[in-house]
Amino acid sequence: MKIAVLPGDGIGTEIVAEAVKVLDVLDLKFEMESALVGGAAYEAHGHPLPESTLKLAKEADAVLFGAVGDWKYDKLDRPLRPEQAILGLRKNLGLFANFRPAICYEQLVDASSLKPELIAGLDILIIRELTGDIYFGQPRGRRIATDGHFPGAEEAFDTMRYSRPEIERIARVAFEAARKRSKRVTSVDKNNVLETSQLWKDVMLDIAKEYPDVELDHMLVDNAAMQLVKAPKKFDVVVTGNMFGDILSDEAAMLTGSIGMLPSASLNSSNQGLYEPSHGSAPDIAGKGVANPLATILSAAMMLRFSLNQAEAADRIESAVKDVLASGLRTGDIWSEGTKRVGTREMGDAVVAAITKKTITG
Ligand SMILES: NC(=O)c1ccc[n+]([C@@H]2O[C@H](COP(=O)([O-])OP(=O)(O)OC[C@H]3O[C@@H](n4cnc5c(N)ncnc54)[C@H](O)[C@@H]3O)[C@@H](O)[C@H]2O)c1
Ligand SMILES: CC(C)[C@H](C(=O)O)[C@@H](O)C(=O)O
Ligand SMILES: [Mg+2]
Repeated sequence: MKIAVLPGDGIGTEIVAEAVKVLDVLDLKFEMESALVGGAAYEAHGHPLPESTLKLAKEADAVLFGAVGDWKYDKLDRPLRPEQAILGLRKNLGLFANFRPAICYEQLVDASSLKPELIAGLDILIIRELTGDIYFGQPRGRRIATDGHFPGAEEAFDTMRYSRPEIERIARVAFEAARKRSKRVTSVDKNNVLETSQLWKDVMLDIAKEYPDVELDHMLVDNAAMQLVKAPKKFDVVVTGNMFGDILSDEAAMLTGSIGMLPSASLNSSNQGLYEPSHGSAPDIAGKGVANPLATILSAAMMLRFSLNQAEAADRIESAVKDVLASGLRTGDIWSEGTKRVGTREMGDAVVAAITKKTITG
């Protein structure tokens, strides 16, 4: 088994180092190989996703990814921007199904600004389509008016696009996931305005016929954004497109206490996967040693479960994370009165210690 380790930029390097430490202590038989990606790869090789990095990711059984990006690259041509690396990996590896579980650990109920009764026991699964939509639709671009066809001096455009097969396969992923949970799926779209969303809803209804045991409802995305903070526990599995899923998952992260708690798994049809926290490279706190590594550590647990057939090891990581939170250790983003503030490395060390202690005591 081989894991490609792509730390990337900003806090990416700090949090991935902690996840690697946790994987190392499990004493499992796999090889890890690192490569540059994002801004770091651009600096070294002139491209955010060098051929060698893509090759490593393709050949590996799983990819552990940190984050890419920095404001300093905002003026680069689009193909050279660090974020193109993660989009390129998703597209090239066919990672169409993105799982973003938003779980509020009981120890973190106080870390949220929402009322405890709204989030205590929260466990929802956002399933985001990851290789279609306005992210990849063509044509897209920017043009300067020369012939008076449009009133401004400039125009920019992106194309929101979905095909039936793309929606069918993510719908099946959502219904299958719901079968293992509460048997409820909420499909989120904007069909009152968008053609892509009307197709999305039509296809969801068609595929629902294959799953008579699962209940499907539909919600417009603006309402979903509101209901997520009003009554989040009414949701179970949420399935939505690439753009809406990006936004709703950051919102859902705040129901768990912090974006630093939201892991993710991006899978293709052969269960090869890329595992990354849902957050970005956080340039505002990069290099300070304060980032929360738990989303990345929990992503590594998802990797063990989904791509590496090591469910027991995944359980050990997740239970160690709960033990560490129960012991009162908190990075700044989840800190609350009466808990102990620690840095990125101390948090990683604490998870390692919790795993080793359990191994010793059985
Ligand atoms: N998959 C990815 O690689 C990915 C995801 C999102 C954003 N980005 C990129 O990251 C850069 C910064 O974007 P942004 O600031 O909008 O989003 P961000 O997620 O990096 O940060 C948003 C806020 O959350 C905080 N935060 C994020 N992760 C944290 C953690 N683990 N612990 C504590 N606090 C944390 C940050 O300090 C910041 O205040 C941009 O270049 C963006 O494109 C990359
Ligand atoms: C960095 C960016 C391309 C990415 C996305 O929009 O998918 C990020 O926000 C995410 O949520 O993984
Ligand atoms: Mg995002």
